[in-house]
Amino acid sequence: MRGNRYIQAVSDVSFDLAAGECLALVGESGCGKSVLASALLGLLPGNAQLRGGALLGGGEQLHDGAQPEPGAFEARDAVDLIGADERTMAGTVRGRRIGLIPQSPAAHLSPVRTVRAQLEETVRELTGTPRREVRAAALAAAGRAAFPAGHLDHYPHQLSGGLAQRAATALALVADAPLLIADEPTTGLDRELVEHTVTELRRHVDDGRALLMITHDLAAAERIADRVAVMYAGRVVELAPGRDFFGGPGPRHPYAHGLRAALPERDFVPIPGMPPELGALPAGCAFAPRCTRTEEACAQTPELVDGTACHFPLTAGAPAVVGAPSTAAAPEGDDR
Ligand SMILES: Nc1ncnc2c1ncn2[C@@H]1O[C@H](COP(=O)(O)OP(=O)(O)OP(=O)(O)O)[C@@H](O)[C@H]1O
Ligand code: NI
Repeated sequence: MRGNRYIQAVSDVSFDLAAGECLALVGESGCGKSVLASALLGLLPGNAQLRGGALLGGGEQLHDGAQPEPGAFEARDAVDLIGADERTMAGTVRGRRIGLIPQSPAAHLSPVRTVRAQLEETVRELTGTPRREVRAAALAAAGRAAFPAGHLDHYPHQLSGGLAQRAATALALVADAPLLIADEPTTGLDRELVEHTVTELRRHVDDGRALLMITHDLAAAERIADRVAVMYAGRVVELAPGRDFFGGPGPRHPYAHGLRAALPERDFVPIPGMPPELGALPAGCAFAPRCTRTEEACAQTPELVDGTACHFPLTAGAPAVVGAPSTAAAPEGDDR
């Protein structure tokens, strides 16, 4: 930030993701979802500071929060995404081991080449497709993302937002990378196309690959996710199996609860207030100013324990918590 100030866009995030599993990462605009994705891909701006580790591959398949055996990540093909150099990331990780459906597809497509040219190059570079079959393979890749063949010879500036989204999805699916990070992959798509994309992404998972799906679309998350992680102000506040989150017990963090309750098919009531500015976070639990359950203990930052970072998590069957907060109002001067 200006004046040599730093903000912590993502803090203390920890999760695992197995082959054949989809983790949906949800949360309001600005909570740190895309920064987390960029960190995993080595795509943060050069002045960003990173601490921690993110190990890709090398471990055995883990299920439901099982901890890796000591040494499991020392296998030869394991790579620490946070520590890896640019050569490793560019040469062996991006595109090959991690596919990305970027949040702003138009910004990621080359403006001076047609969609067909970009697809064909990606097929050539990332798959062993023989030369004479590249054209057909690129066409097939477009089809997977429902990108119409008639638009393949267009340049990115000639595409609508939805078409650019589908072009980016087609490019990301080409390599069948073991991990796919999809950052808002259904933005700008009509309902049938959302269905199509969700089905195609779920196929990626059912074929034994992993998917980190970043989305505002809780309905899409419900259809596709095995587990759900909810972020608030840079932290994961809830990490729960999809069936618990969307089904019976429901979310246990008051924020996650409010997010689900805001769905049209549920209460259709938004959480009052606004998320805090990351440069001016309240001490302790960042959600406390908007929460109806705030008490003294909330002045301390709660750790993620048992899937919930809250001092007073909801228990199954608890009454709704949406409504005007009982304590302080949302921070002023927030225009988002
Ligand atoms: N290069 C940067 N310099 C300073 N702040 C940044 C930078 N990149 C991101 N941020 C800030 O980090 C926070 C998290 O941004 P991020 O893009 O990850 O949010 P998000 O959860 O993906 O939101 P959205 O749903 O709108 O995409 C925001 O407050 C943003 O302003
Ligand atoms: Ni984002």
